[in-house]
Amino acid sequence: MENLLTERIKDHLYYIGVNDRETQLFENMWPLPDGVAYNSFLMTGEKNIIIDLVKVNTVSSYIEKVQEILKEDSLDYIVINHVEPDHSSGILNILELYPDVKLICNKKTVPFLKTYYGIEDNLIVVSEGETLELGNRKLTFYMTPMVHWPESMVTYEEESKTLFSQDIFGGFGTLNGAIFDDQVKFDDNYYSETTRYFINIVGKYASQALKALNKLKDLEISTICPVHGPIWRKEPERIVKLYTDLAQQKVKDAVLIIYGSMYGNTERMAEAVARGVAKGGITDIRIRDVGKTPFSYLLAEAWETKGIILGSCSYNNNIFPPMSFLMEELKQQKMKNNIWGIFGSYSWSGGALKRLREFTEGNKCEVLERQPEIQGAANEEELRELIQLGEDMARAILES
Ligand SMILES: Cc1cc2nc3c(=O)[nH]c(=O)nc-3n(C[C@H](O)[C@H](O)[C@H](O)COP(=O)(O)O)c2cc1C
Repeated sequence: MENLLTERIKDHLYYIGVNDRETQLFENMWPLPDGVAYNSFLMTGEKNIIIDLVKVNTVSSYIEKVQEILKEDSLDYIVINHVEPDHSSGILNILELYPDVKLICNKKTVPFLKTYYGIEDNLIVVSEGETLELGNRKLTFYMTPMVHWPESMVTYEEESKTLFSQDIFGGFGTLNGAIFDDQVKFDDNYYSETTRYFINIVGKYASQALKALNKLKDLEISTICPVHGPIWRKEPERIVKLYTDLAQQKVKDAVLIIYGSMYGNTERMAEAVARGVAKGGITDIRIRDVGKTPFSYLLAEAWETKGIILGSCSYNNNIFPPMSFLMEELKQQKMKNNIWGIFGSYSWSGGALKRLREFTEGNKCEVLERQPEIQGAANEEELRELIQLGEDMARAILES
């Protein structure tokens, strides 16, 4: 009978993932305007094997899908590539239905299964490069530590040349009827949600991501099954290239000015800086208000932009709190390819520019020397200096 809920990927392999349009913030932080898919896969044969599970809030529709394929058959194995709860928190519901199922994982996964779910039995522990023969299927496991949890690994089925890549090659956005790369308009509907996913979730582990990508590069891959976003069967090399470019933090000759302002004076300064950038010949300039733009988007834009200028007002002898939070997050991103500019505003004791200086001194990038600090509203001479800051940035980018 035709499958109504699930999709066949290959003869022996089914897509049994689910869409989550209910969760508004991924990890309760990152906006999900287009939702997110939790992809899961079921391999049938002499043994039935699930690869990666789903988040508990979607588990009832997930179970329907598992049962559509298995009917009265047993489930023999579940491969746990990554224990983050969006791929594992449905596990107790599945164990209720299939209490004898064996869980395949690596040694770093073992304590996680115990502490999250009290699971200690029926575990098969695999190590780097190990191949398991499960009935007529052969699976090989490769460790990808810190992409983006310590226990993360990927699973490869040589016969069908399918890579189950867990979070690697994933992106935000539900799968709306179509699940394959050749069925969707990736550039229009998934590109920016995939880059934001990488930068927000994997970005701070970019060097580990590059190591993982390097390890996987010799595998012959016809299909990539990540746990979020489309399944890559037509052009898997495309998502590999996108992830490689992102992991290398390729930046464009553009400038991002992020300001923190309560009453508009610092915003006016940001406008002057932007005029200088434009005069200097840069055509891609964006100005963002740190108080209004979710930091998820600011981090994503910063990752891909060579010139970043932060400007903030002072607040209680310190910096405007949303800017302080953004700096903390930016520090964690360990970005290497940017040029930074800073400016501050104050009324009495200051505070903002000092914090901005501490931030730029702590990272390894180039920092522009001109760092205006302006009391109250910028006067004519100060506006000129802000414009010069923008021109300095344009010059530094074009000469780099
Ligand atoms: C709640 C609050 C706290 C402030 N704390 C400081 C401060 O500690 N030191 C200082 O020099 N200015 C302080 N200011 C003044 C602002 O930094 C200053 O007015 C600045 O020009 C505001 O820029 P804006 O118009 O872009 O908001 C404070 C202002 C407010 C409203």
